[in-house]
Amino acid sequence: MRDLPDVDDLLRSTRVCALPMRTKFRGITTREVVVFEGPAGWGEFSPFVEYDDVEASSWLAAGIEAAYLGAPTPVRDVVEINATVPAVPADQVRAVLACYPGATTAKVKVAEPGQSLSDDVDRVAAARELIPHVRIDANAKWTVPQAIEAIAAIGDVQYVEQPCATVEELALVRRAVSSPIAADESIRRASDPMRVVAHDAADVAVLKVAPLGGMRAVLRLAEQMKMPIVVSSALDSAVGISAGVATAAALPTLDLACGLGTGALFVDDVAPSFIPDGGVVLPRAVTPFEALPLASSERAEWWRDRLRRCHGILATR
Ligand SMILES: O=C(O)CCC(=O)C1=CC=C[C@@H](O)[C@@H]1C(=O)O
Ligand SMILES: [Mg+2]
Repeated sequence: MRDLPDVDDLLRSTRVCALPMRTKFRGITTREVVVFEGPAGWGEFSPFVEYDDVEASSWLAAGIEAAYLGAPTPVRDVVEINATVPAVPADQVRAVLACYPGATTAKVKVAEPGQSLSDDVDRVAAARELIPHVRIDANAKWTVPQAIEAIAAIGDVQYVEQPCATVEELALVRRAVSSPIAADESIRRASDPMRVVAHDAADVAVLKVAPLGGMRAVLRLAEQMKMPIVVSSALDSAVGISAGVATAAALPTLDLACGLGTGALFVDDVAPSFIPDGGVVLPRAVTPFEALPLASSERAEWWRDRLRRCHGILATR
């Protein structure tokens, strides 16, 4: 990677934080994140703990870009966000939506392991009664026949995010249902995100700054993909969300609400969370609090080692 800062430079300001969450999301109730400071501000390194070092190193590249280069030039002052509804019981949907004041779009998680299709139908129906636009996210958990059955049972939605695991399956589902299909994992975890375009597998691209290697990488990919973009969080702290909001604010065209309101899922954050007001958040730089919810010294050492290894990978790129 060009202009890679020295690893000791990164480690000098590194803080390893453990952020408690309001509800279980992605199977976790505490989100660990690393933040560090560079000449342009703060950056985040928070790849999910199960990711290997090669995948995690893109997240480090994104944090370094934020801290050493800063945000791209914005073309808009506000970014509309969607409410993110975890796989909660239907009677809790109202309380979740209340955490996203003014949001007119909700993304509802479906296909949660251990739950049934009727749980999904009920949760989505509850959201539909309360908010104008509803999209769903299956996180690649359905087979093609399951996706077709579930989408028919759930009814029309704004889009279905990542119904199945592969690009080929997304393309099959897309041809079989009337709701639009969005690709997330097929872009952020793929060796070639453009396969989604080549296979005509999606109507919408969900792009996440940290897994895709940074704000400018997302802007370049958005330009190549030539389809509507949704910038979404990677369950980042306020530092990572700041990079997501800056990216969304710099996109030449943005017609859909972005998944950048996930600060509402945290009890504690490293800086004031991006909580929507009137359904939008404003681009801003973020400086972490003096007193941070620090992780244990064991976990801090684990993260510092991981950062060192990922830095080593970036040094070879
Ligand atoms: O898009 C949103 O509304 C919020 C972000 C979000 O849903 C996710 C963030 C990070 C990891 C994922 O499991 C999840 C997603 O799949 O989109
Ligand atoms: Mg998703």
